[in-house]
Amino acid sequence: MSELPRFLLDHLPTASATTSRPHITVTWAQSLDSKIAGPDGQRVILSGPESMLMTHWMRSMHDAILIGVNTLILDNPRLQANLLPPSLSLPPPQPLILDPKLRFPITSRILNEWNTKPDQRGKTIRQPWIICGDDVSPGRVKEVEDAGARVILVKLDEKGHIPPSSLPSILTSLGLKSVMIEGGSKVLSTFLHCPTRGDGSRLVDSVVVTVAPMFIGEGIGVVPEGEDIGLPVLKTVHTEKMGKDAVMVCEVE
Ligand SMILES: NC(=O)C1=CN([C@@H]2O[C@H](COP(=O)(O)OP(=O)(O)OC[C@H]3O[C@@H](n4cnc5c(N)ncnc54)[C@H](OP(=O)(O)O)[C@@H]3O)[C@@H](O)[C@H]2O)C=CC1
Ligand SMILES: Nc1nc(O)c(N)c(N[C@@H]2O[C@H](COP(=O)(O)O)[C@@H](O)[C@H]2O)n1
Repeated sequence: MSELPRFLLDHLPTASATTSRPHITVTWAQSLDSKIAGPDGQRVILSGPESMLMTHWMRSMHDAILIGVNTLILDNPRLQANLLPPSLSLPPPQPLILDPKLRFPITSRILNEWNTKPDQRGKTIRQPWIICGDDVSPGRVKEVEDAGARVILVKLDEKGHIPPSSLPSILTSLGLKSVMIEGGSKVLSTFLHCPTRGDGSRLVDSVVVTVAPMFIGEGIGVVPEGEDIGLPVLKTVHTEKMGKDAVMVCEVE
């Protein structure tokens, strides 16, 4: 798959997104028993080579990739589109971390790569941007900024979360036209549960799910236990077999 899969182009309208109305895609890979990770959040490779490559094409189609701080801590991901042919010189997506208390580990791989590969900046990697609460101490903010990350302060909601409905305006203020929300479970749940934006239009534009033909058993669900009530109705707009996996592209009804 040396080219962007056609079905993503047809069904993920990220190219028509604007900074005033950024496109929001929510995506994850799950097992047949609806798990996204193993016991205690152990990372599981669910996607086969074909669907993993598709995920990297999707990363390159969005201005930013967003994860929750637990995923950063547990998986220590790269969040690059490094499976794509380097000859394409596609601009790397902007990593965004939702981290209300600024628990961001300054030893994380994304920051280490940013600091140790200055020649790759803007080519294959971008500076990690951490979105945290405006009540975090200035000392802690300085510590993280001195380590090389950018810290963005926002007002938290009553649950102490970055409010999902404010993500579009945060993206607009950062000049980002699209975001791919990759997880984990808590982040997927709050974004799937928050149906609309400030202007009344739907919050989530596209949902892309990779289903791997395996069972995990004990592990982390797509949404945390007890949060599977009140989830939106989805409409499948495309299904694709990718190697051993099935990929569903959906819209929120
Ligand atoms: N298979 C897949 O596709 C993927 C799997 N994963 C797996 O997910 C697991 C981690 O999931 P999980 O533990 O649920 O953690 P998350 O990665 O969802 O991070 C949750 C944390 O993010 C912070 N946060 C900020 N704003 C919000 C918000 N609006 N809604 C929810 N959280 C917010 C909170 O931090 P605080 O507690 O500091 O307030 C919260 O505890 C890992 O095991 C990882 O392997 C992750 C991504 C993809
Ligand atoms: N698409 C997909 N398939 C899987 O099997 C996965 N485990 C994940 N996990 C997500 O990818 C992140 C790791 O990214 P890097 O390979 O380090 O770039 C991980 O943190 C999850 O967000 N995704």
